[in-house]
Amino acid sequence: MRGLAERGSCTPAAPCGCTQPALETGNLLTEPIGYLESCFLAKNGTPRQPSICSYSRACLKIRKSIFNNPEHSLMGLEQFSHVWILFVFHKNGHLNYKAKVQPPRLNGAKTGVFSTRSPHRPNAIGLTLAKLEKVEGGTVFLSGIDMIHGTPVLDIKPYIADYDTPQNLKPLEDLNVQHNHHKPRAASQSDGTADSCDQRLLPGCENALHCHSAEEKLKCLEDRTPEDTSQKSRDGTETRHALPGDRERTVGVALESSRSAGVDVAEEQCGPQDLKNFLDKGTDRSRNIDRAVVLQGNNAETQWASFHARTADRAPCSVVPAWVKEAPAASLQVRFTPHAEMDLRKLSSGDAGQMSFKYFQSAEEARRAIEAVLSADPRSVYRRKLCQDRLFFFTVDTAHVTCWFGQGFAEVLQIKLASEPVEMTDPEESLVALGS
Ligand SMILES: C[S@@+](CC[C@H](N)C(=O)[O-])C[C@H]1O[C@@H](n2cnc3c(N)ncnc32)[C@H](O)[C@@H]1O
Repeated sequence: MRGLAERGSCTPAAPCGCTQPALETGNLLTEPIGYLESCFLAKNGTPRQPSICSYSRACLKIRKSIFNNPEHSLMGLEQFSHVWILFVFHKNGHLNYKAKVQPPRLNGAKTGVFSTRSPHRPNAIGLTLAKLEKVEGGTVFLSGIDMIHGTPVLDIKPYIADYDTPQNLKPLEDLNVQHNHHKPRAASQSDGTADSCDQRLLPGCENALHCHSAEEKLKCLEDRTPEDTSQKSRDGTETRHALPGDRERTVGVALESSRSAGVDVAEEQCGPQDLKNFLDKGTDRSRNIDRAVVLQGNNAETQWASFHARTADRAPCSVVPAWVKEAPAASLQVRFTPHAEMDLRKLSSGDAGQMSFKYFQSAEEARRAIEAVLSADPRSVYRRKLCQDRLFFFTVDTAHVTCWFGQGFAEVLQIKLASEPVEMTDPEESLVALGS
């Protein structure tokens, strides 16, 4: 059998003149399906992950050069609540990449590029899970994005919880035993019903975001109606979805609670009952700690083995190192000076009494988006450590925001109409008016 390394020499030339067919060698010539129109004009202030700001909006118009009838390619997509967006980090500035990078959450420490979501990677490809707001003709409207205006988009794929979230699968040897003994399969195993770590029961958690304490958030989760926990698709079939952000938020609630209790736990991605147990700190703290998956330090393998030994009957759905969730600083309190409040009111009423935002649907949304961006501390590690007293600027939608950071807070000083015109990367495309 010919090895991969040898393959090239005898293969016929591809139409492009290359000696090897592009697909077979992985030298894919990409053509963007469209260029994103985003409320973020520049990298500065753009959320580092989509989960940070649910009000960040964007739209993508499929180019006619890709499909004569772009709307055909989007048929059926409206039945999904979330989509994966694959895109090019076109504003990386250079194609340099390093094997080790310094993600902001590691506060200056290095880790391998493939264990991070750094934009600077061998192929500058990004992956974002966005909420699908609507589909209109050949255009998709998204929210909860972390991409800047003009980003070339390579692909859209529907988010399917059953495919895209790890299932609570038993180790292979357990499955064999089960098979040999013809044991009835537990309802929890990969058949879409609830399991000990089921993440598919949490729609409606958005409200939890606006609650102030962990207890309030839990109440929001508990108050969800049966309608909240299921979604009807257009064809009338009812599906239970794992809303991706909800999972993150759930973990966030759990972490918040455990931190405030002074317990050294990290994260586990579990369902509401686990969350309730987790928050129920007075009753059985040791059990909660036991159930958390903490991979701190370097010896993750040993820790994983020991975790697995303790929890063999309830394998976790996914595990992440603690640094991913534990920001170097707690989230910041965000405040607006009276001057900034006035600016925001002015901007939202526009010159002729018309709202001047393109993406936000109200002044309140704009305020919440600014709060979300700032509370996650968008500064680089360098700025956070060495230029603490410098003003920080970013643009979201038509708002150019000036703020400063102090100990545990960010204060918005000024909000002006952004002067920079919105330019499309693809001249064929025009800005699609956003709105409901
Ligand atoms: C850390 S990356 C994560 C992106 C994606 N969720 C992922 O995991 O691949 C997000 C950051 O990339 C930067 N960014 C967004 N769009 C970009 C683009 N088109 N070119 C270069 N950098 C971009 C912004 O600074 C944003 O905060």
